[in-house]
Amino acid sequence: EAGAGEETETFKYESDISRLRSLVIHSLYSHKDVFLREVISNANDALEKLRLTSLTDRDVLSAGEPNITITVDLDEGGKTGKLVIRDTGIGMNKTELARNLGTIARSGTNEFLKRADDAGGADSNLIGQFGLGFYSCFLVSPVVRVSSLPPATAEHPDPVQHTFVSTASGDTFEVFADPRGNTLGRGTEIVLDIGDEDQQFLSTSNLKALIDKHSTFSTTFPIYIRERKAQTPKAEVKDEDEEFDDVPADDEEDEDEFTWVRVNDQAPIWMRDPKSVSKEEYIEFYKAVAKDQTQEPLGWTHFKGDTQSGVSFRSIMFIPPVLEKDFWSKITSGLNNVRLMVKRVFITDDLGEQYMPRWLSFLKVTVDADDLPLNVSRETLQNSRFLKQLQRILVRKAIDLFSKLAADDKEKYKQVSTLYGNALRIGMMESQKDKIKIAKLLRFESTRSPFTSLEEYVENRKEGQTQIYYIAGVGETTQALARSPFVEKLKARGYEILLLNLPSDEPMMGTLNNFMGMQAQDVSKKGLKYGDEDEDEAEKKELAAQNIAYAPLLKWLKKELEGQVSDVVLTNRLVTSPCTIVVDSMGWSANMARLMAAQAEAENDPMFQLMKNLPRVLEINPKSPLIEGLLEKVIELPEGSDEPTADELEVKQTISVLFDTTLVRSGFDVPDPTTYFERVELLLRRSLGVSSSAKAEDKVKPAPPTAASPLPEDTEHDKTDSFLDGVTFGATEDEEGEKDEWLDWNKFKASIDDDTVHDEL
Ligand SMILES: Nc1ncnc2c1ncn2[C@@H]1O[C@H](COP(=O)(O)OP(=O)(O)OP(=O)(O)O)[C@@H](O)[C@H]1O
Repeated sequence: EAGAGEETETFKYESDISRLRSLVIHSLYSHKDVFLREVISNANDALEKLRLTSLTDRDVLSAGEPNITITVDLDEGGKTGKLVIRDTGIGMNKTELARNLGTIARSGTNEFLKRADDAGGADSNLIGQFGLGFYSCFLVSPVVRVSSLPPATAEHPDPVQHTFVSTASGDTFEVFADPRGNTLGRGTEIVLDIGDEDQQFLSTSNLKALIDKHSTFSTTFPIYIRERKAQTPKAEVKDEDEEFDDVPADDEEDEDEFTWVRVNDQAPIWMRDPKSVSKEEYIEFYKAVAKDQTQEPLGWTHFKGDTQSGVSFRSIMFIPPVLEKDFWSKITSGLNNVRLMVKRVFITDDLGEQYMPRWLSFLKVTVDADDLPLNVSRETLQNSRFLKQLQRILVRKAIDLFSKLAADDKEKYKQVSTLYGNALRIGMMESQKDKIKIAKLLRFESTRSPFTSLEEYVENRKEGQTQIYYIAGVGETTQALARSPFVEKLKARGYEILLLNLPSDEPMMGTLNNFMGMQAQDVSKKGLKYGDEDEDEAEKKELAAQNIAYAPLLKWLKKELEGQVSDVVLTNRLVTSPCTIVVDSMGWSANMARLMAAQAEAENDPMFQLMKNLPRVLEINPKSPLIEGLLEKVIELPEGSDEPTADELEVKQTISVLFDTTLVRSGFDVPDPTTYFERVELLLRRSLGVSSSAKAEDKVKPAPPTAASPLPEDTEHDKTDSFLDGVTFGATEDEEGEKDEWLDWNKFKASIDDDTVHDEL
């Protein structure tokens, strides 16, 4: 690298950087103190990088203890001065200074600018989410100087200290070889000019309080602050001297008056006894690990444990209050939410793809293990028994944490359910071992309660009831589900029905074949039992009698609907509806068929075709006046005539409309909506006494001739296009760019292949 003789190089900021700086400066004006947190967090990162490098190259550590130091140098008058934050971390060479501090390297920044533009400005909330690090220095200093020196390595044995200088408003910055030479030994120094309006950042006691509040958790490296020693007689003499303008010029003499005080001298929070840690401390710690100052966690657990392989560890686990943006799409690439430390030293937050099972990958976990060798490579680590055993323990602790929250704080748990309900459902499907435990964590709306659990359902079951009744309809309101013909009799009889409208609900329920001795039953499918059928001899006899009486209608319907349903039967599951369509217990409900059809590759899948075409049965309600009327009409029809009579045609039309309407009401698609509507229109005409052949007046104004001139430029168009940019709902995407919810067909199919559903098949 070039040395002292080298010229100052002036760089132009990327235009977005200028925007970013001014946005940060303007929107954080009342939260100036964030700069300290950001600078310390960067220093910590630099020290961690150094430590990682030192695992393969011990020499990089030669220039002294890894630490962070803070120095205040007051100007004459004591109201203004310089605040210097120094770390002995990995440092930056000239190129890195220019690149890291002068360009947008972070993917989040563009997104941030876009969101800030959309919102008409950034608020501290938004900034909290993105953490706009280094630029916050300009909040307190009109000029920022960063000097940096990377450690000497075999490759670069003689690094040169460089300095970056920028003003808050200019659109250029300079980088040059530091004229002072290599003063740092190693690392980075940030010098801020603090004006008298920001005096509080020159007071060491105030700085200590700020670090205490925001940064004690962000770093385990020691932070020292330089403090003036308690006043000694010598110092008093000095003060007198100052009256004669004898400002000490000699640094060494000056240093005598000061001492370094460690700021973060408390043991890190996870090493402490949970009883000694306050709620506020946990919340502050969460903010530090989540790098988000604006939100509080929904819950946490703090525990210590030993793995079977004999490694003891301590851990704190948090449930975040928000689901990370893109959570469901990021989930496959790993979220770096488990921070592993060994004896207080950060090792890695990359434990490999899906270290935590994906349904728990949102948890923010800190683990500090006691006896792992410090220099384990990531590969060895990932295969270690410790990590495998630890994973099992973390999953168990997470389930305990959810259970405890559910028991202790219902309101909080409602938030958890809303936010993580889908994740828990996936967990239940994917985890054989913890299936029942996770099932107990799920909450549902039911016809009895807006927020209930399966355990409560079981408690409230009726005598003889062995099935957990549910109806599923993705995206439908629970009110609509509660009005479905499938639930009317159960509801009328006083049974509780779960009303499910999440995409994961139906596949999840499909795997629940034994919950505390009860079995989940889709009320739109065959197989529903009340449990008191045996007692109801009278009802059975009545149905047998009705079967004889209704035989002509059943025969007619079977012939008429051949190919569309596999059977037509009388039912007692309905109260007021005339009929309904039911699928076999192993077939898909209308809800599931819709979900599956939304999977791009489903149509070509033989499994899909098989499931989709499983028999549907039309069930008719003998007590419905409409069905009674239909029976009478059918009986009155003359038998065996070749040409269908007008009456016969009318019955055929009525049946056709009734059937299609039932399809719709039962949640299926009508195969030919146009014909369906034509038939409905015929019926309407008849009821109004309008001729069935009368035509609408069909004079139509023709379109004008083909346009000759081109269209004006359409500037609005781009905007609407960009509306969907960055919006992702999940992993799959079909050709039109429509994104489906995350339900993964292959996964689901695999789940069908396993024992649970096979039982039924
Ligand atoms: N003290 C430092 N030592 C070494 N490199 C640093 C230091 N401070 C900043 N950098 C470099 O400058 C880059 C930009 O810093 P900045 O604080 O703006 O963003 P960040 O730390 O990457 O992101 P965020 O603040 O959102 O976590 C850092 O990624 C790092 O490479």
